[in-house]
Amino acid sequence: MGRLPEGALMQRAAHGLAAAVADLLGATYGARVRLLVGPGDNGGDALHAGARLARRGARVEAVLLAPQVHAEGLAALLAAGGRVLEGAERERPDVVVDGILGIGGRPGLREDAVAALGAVEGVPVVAVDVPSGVDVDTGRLDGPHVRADLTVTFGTHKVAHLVDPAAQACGALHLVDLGLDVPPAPVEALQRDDVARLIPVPGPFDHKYTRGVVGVRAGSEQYPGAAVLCTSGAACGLAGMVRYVGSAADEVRGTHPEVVVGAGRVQAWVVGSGGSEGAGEALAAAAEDGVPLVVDADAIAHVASLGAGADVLVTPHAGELAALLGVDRADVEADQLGHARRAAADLGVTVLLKGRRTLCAAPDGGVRATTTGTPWLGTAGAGDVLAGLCGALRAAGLSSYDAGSVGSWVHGAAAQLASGGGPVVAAQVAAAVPRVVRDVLDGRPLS
Ligand SMILES: NC(=O)C1=CN([C@@H]2O[C@H](COP(=O)(O)OP(=O)(O)OC[C@H]3O[C@@H](n4cnc5c(N)ncnc54)[C@H](O)[C@@H]3O)[C@@H](O)[C@H]2O)[C@@H](O)CC1
Ligand SMILES: Nc1ncnc2c1ncn2[C@@H]1O[C@H](COP(=O)(O)OP(=O)(O)O)[C@@H](O)[C@H]1O
Repeated sequence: MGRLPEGALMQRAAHGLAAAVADLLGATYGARVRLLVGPGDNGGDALHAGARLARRGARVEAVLLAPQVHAEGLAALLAAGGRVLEGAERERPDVVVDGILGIGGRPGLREDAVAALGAVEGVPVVAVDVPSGVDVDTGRLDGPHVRADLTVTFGTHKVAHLVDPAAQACGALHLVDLGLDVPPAPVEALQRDDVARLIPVPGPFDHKYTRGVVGVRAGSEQYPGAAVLCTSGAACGLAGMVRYVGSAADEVRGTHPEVVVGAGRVQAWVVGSGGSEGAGEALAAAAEDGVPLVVDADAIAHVASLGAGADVLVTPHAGELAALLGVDRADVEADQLGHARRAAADLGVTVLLKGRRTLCAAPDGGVRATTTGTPWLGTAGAGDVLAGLCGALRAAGLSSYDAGSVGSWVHGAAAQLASGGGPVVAAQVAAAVPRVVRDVLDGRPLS
């Protein structure tokens, strides 16, 4: 679509914003709406939306947090019967609209903004475009910021919507389509249709070897269970066959009779889950085959020993990535995008940084964020299942970037399905993977 005049764009944004606020309120007539208005267009969006809500009978009041605010927006609000709040107001609003800072805002908030937010603590907040004060382009939180219940954004998702810790400050996300062409995003989020397109589906003449064999070198005397769980992820049916090499052969065979025990030809190896002290050796043995590697848990510490040119997907949690980079875990958690990108670029590998919002960072700078999942997935062995699943996708022919991001999307969706809002254990997540794949391919709701 062609270019639209600035004013028309703002009206579209205000329309979407007002509709989202009205939805949240349930009934607009008589509802009390407080706008926190900063100096820019973000404040203009809030003022125009406020004018629309006032015309629908809401009592709209604006707190002006800048000497100059969007003049047209303010005029529209006043003409619609809204008012500007001077001084303290005792009556609490039903909803707060955060129009303090938009995508051009610097991280942090000024004192007057912090005080205005403090006065409405506990009231639901709808953020315009992004919660004010978050770092829009990195997902970091440096200083005071808004914690929104709902963020209404326009055109396309921004980094802060997808990357923690900022993503968590957004609350629920609502995207208003402005009908514009949008440039490629620095961080993408795979949608269900993308996953359906990327999942490897066997053709009529495929057999187990053409579909790909995934090898698993995992487990130890200490952690035989990790070998079983990693194999469960690999044995999700997305590759033609699973091989297992390691000390937990009996446990693996007992749970998965279809798994072939012993070395042999594979299209990708998964190494390290529960590998303990033997993980370095297991990685070296796997690397001899020259096939793509998925490197998890205890093998991650040895990834630098792989020669340049090895095709590697590493799957660390924040603690493992911190150890790999020689920084504190808290630093990784505070800047997940920066550390995932840095590790991918410095080591020349694809990095799947696991967390609430798992990130898949390729050495060429591409990043995908996973939007499926549930906090119930934070359970022992869930990462082992994910490593196996990514290995199956890698063996079936996906690139490391696609295998990591699709694997993580499917893993999160399987956790949601298995959880249904309640607790899950890792084996249940693995067991739900085939159902997720079926539903995604069929285009039906996850069941
Ligand atoms: N069933 C199994 O066999 C399982 C095996 N696992 C394997 O266990 C190995 C170690 O994995 P981890 O990533 O857990 O690494 P660690 O067990 O080394 O734990 C990482 C860090 O978490 C902190 N920590 C540990 N226990 C804690 C506690 N109770 N409270 C607060 N902080 C605590 C410590 O600071 C520790 O350094 C990996 O090889 C992994 O694959 C896990 O996947 C869990 C399941
Ligand atoms: N709060 C959370 N919300 C969503 N997913 C989570 C959360 N915490 C952990 N996870 C997911 O659970 C899995 C845990 O993996 P990992 O830390 O390797 O555990 P383990 O080593 O026990 O298998 C990862 O896929 C991670 O993304």
